[in-house]
Amino acid sequence: VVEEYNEIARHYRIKETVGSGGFAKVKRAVHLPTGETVAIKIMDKVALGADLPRVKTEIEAMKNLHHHHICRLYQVVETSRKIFMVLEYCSGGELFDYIVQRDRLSEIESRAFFRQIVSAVTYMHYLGYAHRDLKPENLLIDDEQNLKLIDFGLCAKPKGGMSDQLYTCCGSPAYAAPELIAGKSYMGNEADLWSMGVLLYALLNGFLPFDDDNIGMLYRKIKSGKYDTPDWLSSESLILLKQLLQVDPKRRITVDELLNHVWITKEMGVPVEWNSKYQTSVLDDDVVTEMSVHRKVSRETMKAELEKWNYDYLTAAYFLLLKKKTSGRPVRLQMTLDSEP
Ligand SMILES: O=C(Nc1ccc2c(c1)CCNCC2)c1ccc(-c2cn[nH]c2)cc1OCc1ccccc1
Repeated sequence: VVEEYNEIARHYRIKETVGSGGFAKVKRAVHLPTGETVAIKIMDKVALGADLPRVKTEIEAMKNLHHHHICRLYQVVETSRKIFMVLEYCSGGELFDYIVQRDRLSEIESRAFFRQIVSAVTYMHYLGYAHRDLKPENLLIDDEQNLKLIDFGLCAKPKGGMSDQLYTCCGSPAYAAPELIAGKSYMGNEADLWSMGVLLYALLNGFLPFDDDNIGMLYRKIKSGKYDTPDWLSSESLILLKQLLQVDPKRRITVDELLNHVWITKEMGVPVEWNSKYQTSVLDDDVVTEMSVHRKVSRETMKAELEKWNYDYLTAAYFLLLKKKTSGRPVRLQMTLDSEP
């Protein structure tokens, strides 16, 4: 099994396991050339079985999604038996656990988190992607209380824009829109808005709007669109929930209406900024300089190599050096990078 880890072990010091889910294990690791901490998601291709295409979908989507509220993919290493995804480290764990530990969040804290979710989902929709599995388990918290959206294995990038998509995947029923569970064709972005309504309800209440151990009963509750309204909910919260949890997708609020909704802007004064803070079209000069000097190649050669975006050790070194620069740390590579062939 050692040879499976060689490629990864060359640039990373692998540390403890921080979590293990269905077919993946997540370990903390240190990127040796920059000293940055990352998370490495390790999957066994045999164990993945029929789920392998879902991982490929996730990797292709993450290569195109560069946003400060979407978990960053730095590098992908595939060996004969394993797939390693080097990802942004999110030491705060899942939003799900954060809510459970606090019972429920205040309206102010819910608003701070929900604005970040709106930012990430609007960005995805503008790029033509629907997430299709929005839930608190798929929102991680980094060490600065920022939310990072994960799990793009079910996301859809319909060819003709947000065209109809038949519901082919097993998202999480409690968050699924009525039109999804009715098996009708549906619009990915409209279904995401419903899931965001369920998410907002979970933030504000600490439990789900539609819940039942019996799947048939759960579906009936979702299709009814009826949910409890505890007395701690403000009237503005109730209005927004009503607009998101609209059974008829054509009457449901749209992301454009959401960006400057009165509840969203309350006490914040400004609408949600959904554009990415990351600049990926132009390579950063300082980082290119450090890498070309370190690799003893010209800047042009290094730029040409980086613009292939192979998600190899060069892509990882670039993103992690850039992260160091934006957080004010020196843009320096240690000697190990040039042990490359
Ligand atoms: O960095 C990640 N997780 C993570 C790292 C450190 C710590 C925690 C969590 C919380 C548990 N206490 C130790 C601190 C981390 C990064 C990316 C991804 C990821 C990106 N696409 N897919 C997965 C998953 C991650 O994890 C999953 C997880 C692990 C433990 C619990 C809750 C969640």
